[in-house]
Amino acid sequence: MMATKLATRGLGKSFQKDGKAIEALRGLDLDIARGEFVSIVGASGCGKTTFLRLINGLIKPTSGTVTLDGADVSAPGANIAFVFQQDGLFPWRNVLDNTVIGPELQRKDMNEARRTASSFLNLVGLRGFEKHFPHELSGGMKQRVNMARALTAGADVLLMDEPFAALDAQTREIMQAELTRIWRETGKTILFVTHQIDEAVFLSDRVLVFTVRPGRLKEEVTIDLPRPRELTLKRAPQFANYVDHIWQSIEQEVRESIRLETEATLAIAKR
Ligand SMILES: Nc1ncnc2c1ncn2[C@@H]1O[C@H](COP(=O)(O)OP(=O)(O)OP(=O)(O)O)[C@@H](O)[C@H]1O
Repeated sequence: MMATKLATRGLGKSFQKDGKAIEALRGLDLDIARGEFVSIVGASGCGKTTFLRLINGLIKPTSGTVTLDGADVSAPGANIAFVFQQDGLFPWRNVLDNTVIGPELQRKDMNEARRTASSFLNLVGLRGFEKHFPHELSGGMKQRVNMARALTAGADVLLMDEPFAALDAQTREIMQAELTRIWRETGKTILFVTHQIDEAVFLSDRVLVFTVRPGRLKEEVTIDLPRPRELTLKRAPQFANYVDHIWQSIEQEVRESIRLETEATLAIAKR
């Protein structure tokens, strides 16, 4: 049994909007092991992003708890880092200066931080690009910088919110393979939100399927496929079985979410 890195108990979140409460998440009891790769899938609006924001303490739960290594998470800290879609870089800073932002904010020794950043830039495949600016990089390269930045910040948990959504299909596949390599080499714990089921299956040890709002855990699927994984794995029958199974699990949820959205749009149109 692997040690628990992150745990949630009875985790719930409601937002106030126009005087009404919107319940985004309800009663999540989850244990994430140290070094585990876990993906979260579910219909649009089921609370995936809210879940990640609760995990790193950006927002406070309405009910329940989040613990990291057994201690309550109450505010963002250096040991949990977000990796967003590609536009998270400062355009006026070169790659190296974008990568060292974490230690800079923590007022760490900057010579050491630059050395750490260089080694992580090397790890993500960007050796020689330290002095380049974001506008000189492709979408995939920007995402590599985002990953190097999270690693340089010293995080041992990475929260990735649809990080590859803005990339073209081929670059996205390459980045999936790269991420499995980086994860293997660093041993980080990763929570990864995606709409693409094959991406979740390819990357993960476990896929969590959320219900429509309020998001609850509908099903968790352990992905028992061998590692290290190559992209050719996507053509294996067992891979397709996992994708089919997860799609069936969320299909009902997606249909329900579309119905709710349509109802809400019609209600606004009738006002
Ligand atoms: N700050 C907020 N104020 C009010 N409502 C919010 C707020 N943040 C999220 N919500 C609502 O909570 C629900 C869950 O949102 P969230 O962004 O977590 O979903 P998601 O699963 O990440 O969606 P998507 O897949 O479309 O990115 C949605 O109905 C959303 O409108």
